Amino acid sequence: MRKIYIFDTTLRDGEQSPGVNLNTREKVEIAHQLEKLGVDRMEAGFPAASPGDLAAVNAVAKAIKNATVIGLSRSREQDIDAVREALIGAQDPCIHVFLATSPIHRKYKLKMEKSQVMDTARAAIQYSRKYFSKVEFSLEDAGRTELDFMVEVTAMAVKEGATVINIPDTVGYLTPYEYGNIFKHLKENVPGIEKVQLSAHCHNDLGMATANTLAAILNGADQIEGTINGIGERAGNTAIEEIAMALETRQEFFNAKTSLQLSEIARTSRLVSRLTGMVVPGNKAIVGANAFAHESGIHQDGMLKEKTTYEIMTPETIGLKESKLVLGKHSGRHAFREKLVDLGYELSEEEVNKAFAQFKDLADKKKEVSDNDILALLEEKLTDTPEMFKLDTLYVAYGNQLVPSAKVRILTLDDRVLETEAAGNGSVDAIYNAIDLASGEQVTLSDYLIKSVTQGKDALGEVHVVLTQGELSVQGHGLSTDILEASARAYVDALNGLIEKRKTFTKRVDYKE
Ligand SMILES: CC(=O)SCCNC(=O)CCNC(=O)[C@H](O)C(C)(C)COP(=O)(O)OP(=O)(O)OC[C@H]1O[C@@H](n2cnc3c(N)ncnc32)[C@H](O)[C@@H]1OP(=O)(O)O
Ligand SMILES: CC(C)C(=O)C(=O)O
Ligand SMILES: [Mg+2]
Repeated sequence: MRKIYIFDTTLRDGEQSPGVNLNTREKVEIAHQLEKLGVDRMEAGFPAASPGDLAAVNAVAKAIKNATVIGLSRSREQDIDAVREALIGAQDPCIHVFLATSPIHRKYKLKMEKSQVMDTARAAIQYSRKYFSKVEFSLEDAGRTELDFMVEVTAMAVKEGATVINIPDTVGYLTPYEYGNIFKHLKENVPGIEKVQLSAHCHNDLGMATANTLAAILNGADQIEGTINGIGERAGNTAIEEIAMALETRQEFFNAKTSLQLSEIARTSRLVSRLTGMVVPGNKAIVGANAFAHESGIHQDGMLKEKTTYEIMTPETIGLKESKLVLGKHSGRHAFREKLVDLGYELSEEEVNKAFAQFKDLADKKKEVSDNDILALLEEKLTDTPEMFKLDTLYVAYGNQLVPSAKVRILTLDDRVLETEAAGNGSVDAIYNAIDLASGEQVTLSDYLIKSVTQGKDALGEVHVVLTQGELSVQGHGLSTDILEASARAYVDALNGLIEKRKTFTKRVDYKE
């Protein structure tokens, strides 16, 4: 199987992401993790950019023993000299020089004719070769360069002793078919091409960086360049983890592999995200939080029966513990029952069905139902008292210039419908006055406590109340994503408890007498 060399440029092109700035300590920390991941080559920075970057590249160069460390340079002696200085102490140094070759860059940016581009690139490679045995040359914006000129420049670079020639799709313009064909064409038309490695470097402006890189591999690329999490200039670079896992998962198709320690992928992704401050989107391939999470019932059922029904790779391969079954409104009974068992509940079929119905009600209001939500639901269900009163509807009017008022509709065990309205000092007071009117009970609210049992803006709020009536004191609690509804539920729950308690109390008093 063909080996594909991994050139990581998280510390250079990745750092070009707007808003990202890594200091020396952070670059060294990431470099050590990239070494553990097993990248073959790492581009540590652009030493001519600033004294700070030169120092950071030098620190990486000195720290890394098991990968080639690379510094980027324009085709200018002063930049090349900066790379020389930065790579002092490197075990295996390499310089990466580049010059744009496309008509747009030649005309507007460099203001050079083809011949000047050729001469400038030749001089830069020659100067670099004086100091480095490993020289990578990039034809910047190769993707929009005339094929015949690309052949000429590549042939010159081979002749001058470049060891790797990189064909960047700098602006993410090409399709996989076109990009793959460039590699095929260079392989077939550049004299001496077998003496060098050809490298692919893609950007993701049209979302095709991974596909283009894979097309290059299929057409003979020896090395691929990319970043962790796909960070980089504009829409970013090829995500290395995507290439590694594509080659791993579709080995029979690509017949190529990398030397990466795949189990370090998740850790590397987390570190890069933390130090660059670039959050990985949940749906990002391989390393997004949802990449191994399943929410819908049909998928969860499949996963519980046989994981390969919905997973083409295992989370363990990239160093994650396990797939997640996320409970939400699309989940089904199989996953819900599994969660109950996980949480230590053994419920009858009927109890599961009841709890499942409550869970679906909650899931309609919340994006994701957490373990704590389910525990709270179950506890409420298991401590159910017979419901003399059942809160049916609640309406609250509040404004900072208004007297708060509430309307409630309560259903009773003996099929009555009680509808009342009351004002109060605050919304909760108004609700409680309305419930008092409906129930006809004379009670005192002696305690009221509210807390959030889960996290986020749509968290479940739990309200505990204590009601007293003569010698009797009862607690009630209510749960809802809305605190006013939770308050009403807690009050009604306590009233139901009170009625039950009063029955036992009366029996005891009757017995004593
Ligand atoms: C596709 C890529 O990712 S390329 C790498 C991009 N990365 C960076 O640019 C980050 C580091 N860059 C920097 O810190 C600065 O741009 C520096 C220090 C390199 C240069 O700064 P300045 O001297 O102020 O020049 P500035 O960036 O404004 O302009 C770039 C100059 O380099 C020239 N240039 C661009 N690419 C090359 C090249 N490969 N070889 C030689 N000259 C080049 C431009 O034509 C322009 O020249 P001009 O001043 O004669 O018009
Ligand atoms: C410096 C080069 C290789 C680059 O990053 C690009 O062309 O995208
Ligand atoms: Mg780039």
